Amino acid sequence: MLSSPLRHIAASFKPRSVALASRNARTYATETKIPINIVEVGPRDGLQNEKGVIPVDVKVELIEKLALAGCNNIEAGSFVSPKWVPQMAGTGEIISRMHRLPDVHYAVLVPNQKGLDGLFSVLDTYNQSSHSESIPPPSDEISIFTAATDAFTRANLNTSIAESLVKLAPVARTAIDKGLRVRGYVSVAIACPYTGQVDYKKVREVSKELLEMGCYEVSLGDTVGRGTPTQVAEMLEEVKKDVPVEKLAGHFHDTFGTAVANVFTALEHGVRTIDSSVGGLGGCPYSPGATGNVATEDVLYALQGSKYSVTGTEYGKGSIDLDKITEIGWWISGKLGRESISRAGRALRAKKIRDAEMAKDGEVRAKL
Ligand SMILES: CC(C)(COP(=O)([O-])OP(=O)([O-])OC[C@H]1O[C@@H](n2cnc3c(N)ncnc32)[C@H](O)[C@@H]1OP(=O)([O-])[O-])[C@@H](O)C(=O)NCCC(=O)NCCSC(=O)C[C@@](C)(O)CC(=O)[O-]
Repeated sequence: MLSSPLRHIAASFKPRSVALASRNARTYATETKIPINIVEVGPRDGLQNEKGVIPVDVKVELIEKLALAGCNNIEAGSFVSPKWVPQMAGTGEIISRMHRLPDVHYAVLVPNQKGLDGLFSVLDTYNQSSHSESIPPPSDEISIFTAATDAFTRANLNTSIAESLVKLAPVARTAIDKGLRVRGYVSVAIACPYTGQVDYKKVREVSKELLEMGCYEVSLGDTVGRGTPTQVAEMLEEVKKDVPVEKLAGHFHDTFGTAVANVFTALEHGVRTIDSSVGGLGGCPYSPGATGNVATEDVLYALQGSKYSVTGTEYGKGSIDLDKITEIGWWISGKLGRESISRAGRALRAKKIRDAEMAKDGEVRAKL
């Protein structure tokens, strides 16, 4: 009889040909998967739209938890007027205080030069500190935003689309000159709460302009969550006439329950980056009834076993850990005084509770 450790080695031994075949099979499976990036926007797009204002400490903890779940792109907050969006006050403090991981991009939203100056002042303090050699910077990326209708741009930025582009171009240039990445958003890419159906040609034109001003990627927002897969496909076909699809990201809200279907439609049309929000946080202040972003849990769950694989840091074993994200979704929802609204998050939590009860039940029976 073999001793226990040797039995273990014997059990794991396979003839060389079998070992090679199974390694090749694993390599093949990994190589054929199409890598997808997730941009976790919960701390920004999610929390900015929640009624309750979350304390800085909790936001810091949220961002840290997300990075430890494997998220490699996190929108951490925004430097906007606190009169317009009080929920985002304290972003400078948050990005200075949070523990930052080297392989994670921490982005902040800026609407104008004043917002960029707010970020620069945080970065100046970091650069002057003695830790700047060893600790990653508070942020390496800004997101700028405009929209596909004048009415929405007026509501969100107090300008027309054309004026917003004129104002954003020097902001993007200055950020790039300082070594920051710049990402662009086009809101209301499908429907506008003020004007209804959107002209996709406008989405195409605005996306092109954002790329020309130096954005490395443009995220197309179904801000009010009204889009259907057919509309997403039509919109993307139009935008792709002028913009390489590798430069596009999909940003879907889930008001009508179509967000996961819209994610898959975007992926099938060549989009490789998806914005999502832990716990399905968020909404849209200009669109009554609009719900949050597609939940990160729902996207991760739906992508399982598909031809796509989600990229992430070593903390998510090269991906984003669905169980950890589910827990975070419940934790942050609890801080908001409610339950997670992610469908997958709710089902996974219920299963976990049921499994724990059954295990306990089993233990009790075993003792009887
Ligand atoms: C752009 C403004 C400021 C123009 O608003 P304004 O009123 O025209 O600006 P202003 O230049 O006249 O300034 C008004 C006051 O705001 C201050 N101010 C001015 N700028 C800043 C700043 N950066 N940070 C802090 N304070 C600022 C400024 O100093 C002044 O203060 P006061 O003199 O009255 O005391 C305003 O419209 C604004 O803050 N808009 C941001 C709205 C916002 O954050 N919306 C949500 C983000 S977009 C989004 O969620 C959609 C997206 C991206 O997720 C994709 C999708 O789903 O579609």
